[in-house]
Amino acid sequence: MKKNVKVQVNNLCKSFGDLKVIEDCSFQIKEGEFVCVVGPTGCGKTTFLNVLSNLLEPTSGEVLIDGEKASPRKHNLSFIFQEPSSLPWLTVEKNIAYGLKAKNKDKKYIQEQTEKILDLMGLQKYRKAYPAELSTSSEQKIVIGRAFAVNPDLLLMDEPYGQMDVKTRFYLEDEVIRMWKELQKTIIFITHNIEEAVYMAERVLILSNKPAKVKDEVVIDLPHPRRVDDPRFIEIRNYITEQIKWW
Ligand SMILES: Nc1ncnc2c1ncn2[C@@H]1O[C@H](COP(=O)(O)OP(=O)(O)OP(=O)(O)O)[C@@H](O)[C@H]1O
Repeated sequence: MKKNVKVQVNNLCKSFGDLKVIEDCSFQIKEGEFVCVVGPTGCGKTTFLNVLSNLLEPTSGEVLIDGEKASPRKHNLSFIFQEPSSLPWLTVEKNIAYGLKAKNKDKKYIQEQTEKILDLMGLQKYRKAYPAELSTSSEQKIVIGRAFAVNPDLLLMDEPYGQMDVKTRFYLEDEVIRMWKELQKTIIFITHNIEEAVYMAERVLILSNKPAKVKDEVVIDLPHPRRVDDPRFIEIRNYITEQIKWW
């Protein structure tokens, strides 16, 4: 079945004064697609996300979500950042419900959605606990659950697992993939870790050094769960590395 275009980016440019950070980026993301964007440190990834979500106005060009100019007021955007972002003063269940309450959803919907996410994330047994009482990976699961709970048009992830040890990183990546498959949300995941991008995404956009342009895109035609020692995985990872080894 042909999927609708969810995000359409046309000739996007962003400068701060004379500093060009993003130059003429154009691409499409389909509804329910999982796209990783890889780019070097300081190339403008955060600016890229901020312009995509229209937290920053583009200098020129446009970002459309479902055919309309992207806007945090109109569209339901969820973010997961590198910094720990569970709310330490709220229990697990209240963390999950937080975004729904902020969006003034009705009580019954909030309850149903919170239960569904607690079940999906395997967090029922911790529902009355506070984030500080949990392990790092369980705490991160709260953040993933909260991001999916609001039923986002677009989930934007900015290097969320860059600082994690390898085991925790793979575990959380698998959790994100599982939730994405279950709830079929559209995800843009930014990382400088090529292995992470090839492990997770259906498609990888490769940004150039600043000013960031989309230098290439690679479709990852491997089923999940992926094996990092699969010859095709290694071939794709090596290809992307070749594109960017001058970083
Ligand atoms: N509000 C701003 N005003 C002026 N310059 C800015 C502003 N925001 C970002 N920049 C500049 O834009 C460039 C890209 O910054 P940005 O934070 O988007 O990069 P990044 O790829 O996210 O960095 P990192 O990999 O370190 O997270 C940097 O040179 C930064 O100094």
